[in-house]
Amino acid sequence: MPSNSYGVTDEQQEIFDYEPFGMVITAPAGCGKTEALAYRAKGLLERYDFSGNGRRLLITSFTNQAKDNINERLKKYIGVQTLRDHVTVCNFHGLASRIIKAHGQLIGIGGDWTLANVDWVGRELRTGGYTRDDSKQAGQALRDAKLTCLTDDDVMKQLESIGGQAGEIARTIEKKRINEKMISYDDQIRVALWLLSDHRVAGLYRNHFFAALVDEFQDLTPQQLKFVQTLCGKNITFAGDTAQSIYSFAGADVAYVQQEITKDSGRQIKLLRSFRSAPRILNAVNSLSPLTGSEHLSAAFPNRWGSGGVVGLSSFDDEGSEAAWVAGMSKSILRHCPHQRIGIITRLDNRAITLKRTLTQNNIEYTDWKSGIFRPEVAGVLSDICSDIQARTFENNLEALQYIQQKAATYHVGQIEELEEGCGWLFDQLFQRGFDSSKACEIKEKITVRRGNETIATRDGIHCLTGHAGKGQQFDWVFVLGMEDGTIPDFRAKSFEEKCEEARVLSVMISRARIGVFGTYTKGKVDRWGNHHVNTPSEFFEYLKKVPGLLCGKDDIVTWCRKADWPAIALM
Ligand SMILES: Nc1ncnc2c1ncn2[C@@H]1O[C@H](COP(=O)(O)OP(=O)(O)OP(=O)(O)O)[C@@H](O)[C@H]1O
Repeated sequence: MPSNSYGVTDEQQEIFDYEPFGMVITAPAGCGKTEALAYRAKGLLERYDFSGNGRRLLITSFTNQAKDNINERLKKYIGVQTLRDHVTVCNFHGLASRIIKAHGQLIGIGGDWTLANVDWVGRELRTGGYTRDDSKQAGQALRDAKLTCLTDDDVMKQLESIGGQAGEIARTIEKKRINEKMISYDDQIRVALWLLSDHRVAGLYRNHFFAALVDEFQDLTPQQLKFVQTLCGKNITFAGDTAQSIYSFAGADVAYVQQEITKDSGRQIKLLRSFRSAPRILNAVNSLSPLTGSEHLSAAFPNRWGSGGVVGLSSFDDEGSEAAWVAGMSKSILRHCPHQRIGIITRLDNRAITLKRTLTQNNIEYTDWKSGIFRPEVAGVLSDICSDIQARTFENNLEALQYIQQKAATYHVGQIEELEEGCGWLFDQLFQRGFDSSKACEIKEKITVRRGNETIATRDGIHCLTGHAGKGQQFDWVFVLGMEDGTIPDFRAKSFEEKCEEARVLSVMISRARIGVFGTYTKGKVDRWGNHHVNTPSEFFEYLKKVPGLLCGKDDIVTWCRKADWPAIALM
């Protein structure tokens, strides 16, 4: 049973009880998919006869934050010991990199190859001096080839069919990668699948995992789907929501994936009532459904939210006054409700620069999801490496990366996957600073250490993140910053389908909130050359304006806050 006062729903119980391993769970935001997956894990583990066979349940996630999220729930249902003994929670790249390390020799990938959790191709494109268009096309060509081919030869053959400068650039980068013996982030799943095409390797993993649970199926690329199906066949429970598909730019293909998984699954279950959000927030999410395609959401317990939660929109002259207001409001909410969580969410990281500066200047503590947030032991290793780097110079990117990885390998930490990702993060930070080792101190300051047993999913206070990083997460309050045309929808979204994906990003941001959402936009901005630009509010305002009870303007929002029953809100 979920450890909440409401108990499990009939649908969640059915998900727990369903004995065959394959099933599909669909539900809009906050309706308890992830909770149901964790509960199903308990059911599967209780029924499975391990009898010393050492087999495990595989649970995949996309990010570390999502991993924390599912881990927290699993601990609640099955306890830490069973989690450790019988479950592997892992992101796709982490799993792929384990397979490559264990079996890479079979295709000539030995210990002298560098396996990097970094976007090698992106970096080569940015530093190669290519035009923006050529670089964009070459990046796309490489991405397409690596999402569809298996072997290096096939990748090269596909690139050879691409004419012009873009084809030339793509081939140069791919040849360089092979010469430098590099398996970069975007090669990992392809190479793992290449290895798994050997039936001996595939057999080992099929024997190791008896079933899998896959959350957020709408974000899978066909390649990721093939990967998990190769590992677990039809023994997979998928959970997801097509109205939250926001990764098509990275190759996710929701229509294909949905068709494939429903074809094979024995049972499909839909959840339709939100446990997470107050009715007013659900009204805001529903208002976007003509664009997102979401089913109508209603609150599972409409009476538990006092006056029904709050949704407000407000404009500001510029980013400075917007940031000052959001910082003040956040501080005031936390004064009333010190243990609640506030997510300040932007479409892209750079829209939060002024806000983060304002929080820092006012000594308001916040967790920056762009910084590295690591368990103490991993943070310690990365800090040591930063101190060490300060006294070094690197000939090239590869040397810096290899140095970081070799240094990290001399430490014995339990969280190997987190340390590997930490090395990738450190390399990225150095890259952004042009490999200037004298800036290592600055990087060290960006390493955030987790307090005690907390994870990003449980940490109180203010969090700054993007809509994409916020996937699957939950906050008591959400500020959606920068609701201007060009910011959300992003200026690159031109077609109707691209605009719909932007609306889904906005819907994901809003639906992270439990109690209140405040959207802000600025009337103007000054660019880095000092020119003043007039902003227009996001075109999605047309939909949000229809939300019943919407508060318009900061005066209305402040009045609401003055009258609110904060002692009751603090207990929600
Ligand atoms: N039966 C239930 N009773 C009460 N609360 C529940 C129940 N099931 C789930 N919840 C709570 O509802 C919230 C949302 O659940 P969950 O995160 O599983 O939804 P989700 O469908 O995965 O959302 P999203 O798609 O936005 O990630 C969580 O706080 C969870 O603990």
